[in-house]
Amino acid sequence: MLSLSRMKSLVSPTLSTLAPKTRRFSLYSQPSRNLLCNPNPLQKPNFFHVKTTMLPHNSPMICIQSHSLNTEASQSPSGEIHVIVGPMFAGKTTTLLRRIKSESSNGRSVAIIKSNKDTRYGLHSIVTHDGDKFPCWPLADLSSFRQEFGSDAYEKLDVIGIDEAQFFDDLYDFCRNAADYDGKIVIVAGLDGDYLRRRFGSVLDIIPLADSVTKLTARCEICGKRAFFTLRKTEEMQTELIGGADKYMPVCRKHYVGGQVVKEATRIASEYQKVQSG
Ligand SMILES: Nc1ncnc2c1ncn2[C@@H]1O[C@H](COP(=O)(O)OP(=O)(O)O)[C@@H](O)[C@H]1O
Ligand SMILES: Cc1cn([C@H]2C[C@H](O)[C@@H](COP(=O)(O)O)O2)c(=O)[nH]c1=O
Ligand SMILES: [Zn+2]
Repeated sequence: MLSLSRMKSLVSPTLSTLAPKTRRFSLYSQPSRNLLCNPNPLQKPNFFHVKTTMLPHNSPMICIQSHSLNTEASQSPSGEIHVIVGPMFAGKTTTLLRRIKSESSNGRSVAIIKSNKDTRYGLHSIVTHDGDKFPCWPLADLSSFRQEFGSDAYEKLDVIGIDEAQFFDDLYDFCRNAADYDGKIVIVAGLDGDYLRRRFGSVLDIIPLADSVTKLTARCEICGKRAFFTLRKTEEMQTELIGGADKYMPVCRKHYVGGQVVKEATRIASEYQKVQSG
């Protein structure tokens, strides 16, 4: 077992400047006994890979490999996670773009990822509802980013923007690894809720990882007050439905509730008509 003092020395090492690129920790475990051999407990580990191999007689050998990248990020882990949520048309993409452009003009290396499910304005750009554009990486999942972007380029990257975060199932792991272990500043924009005001994808799951959370509001399309919710104007029921002002509108609480009542009444009326006519 890892003792508390050993754990502290791993988590908060006191000196670590000349660490080799990779170190091996071997843990030979018998069913009832664990023994950890750490060759250098003062070394600053960046992240661990744990591999378990079954030896003859059913005793597992656990190998913990600590990767210590001698990069700027590993010497002072300065990762951050900033989350921007709100309904559609609230300015999430606009805010993400503003922050990314400002980081870029301060000399930082930046990249934006968006879901490849949204092909509305062409795959390789993110575009705000006002038409502002920026090149981006359209991906099915975030875990493919490092490979698509190139490992060397990834190491040099300072800031990663993620738009339409609700569409990425691996959002939590990606953000945690990028900020905690790779020292990246991650700026995430996405819908906190879907058209039924249920949690959307993994966006809410990353709140506990975040340095900051910003909830933006739009203007209610009916009364002009602050809008917290997105009303779907069509009858379609699936959670994921790509679209803009043709399918959705931002609304305040009163007009969200009113809108849902109208939709439900319309649905019942059309069901009734179908039954009557056939
Ligand atoms: N109902 C609407 N239809 C089209 N554009 C709108 C509507 N309401 C607001 N907008 C515009 O959308 C802009 C925000 O766009 P964007 O940053 O893409 O929002 P989000 O990413 O939150 O959907 C607002 O500044 C406003 O000019
Ligand atoms: C509410 C809601 C939205 N969507 C889709 C619609 C758009 O393609 C995006 C949101 O884009 P924006 O940048 O926030 O304007 O999400 C969906 O699939 N399901 C929903 O319930
Ligand atoms: Zn309203």
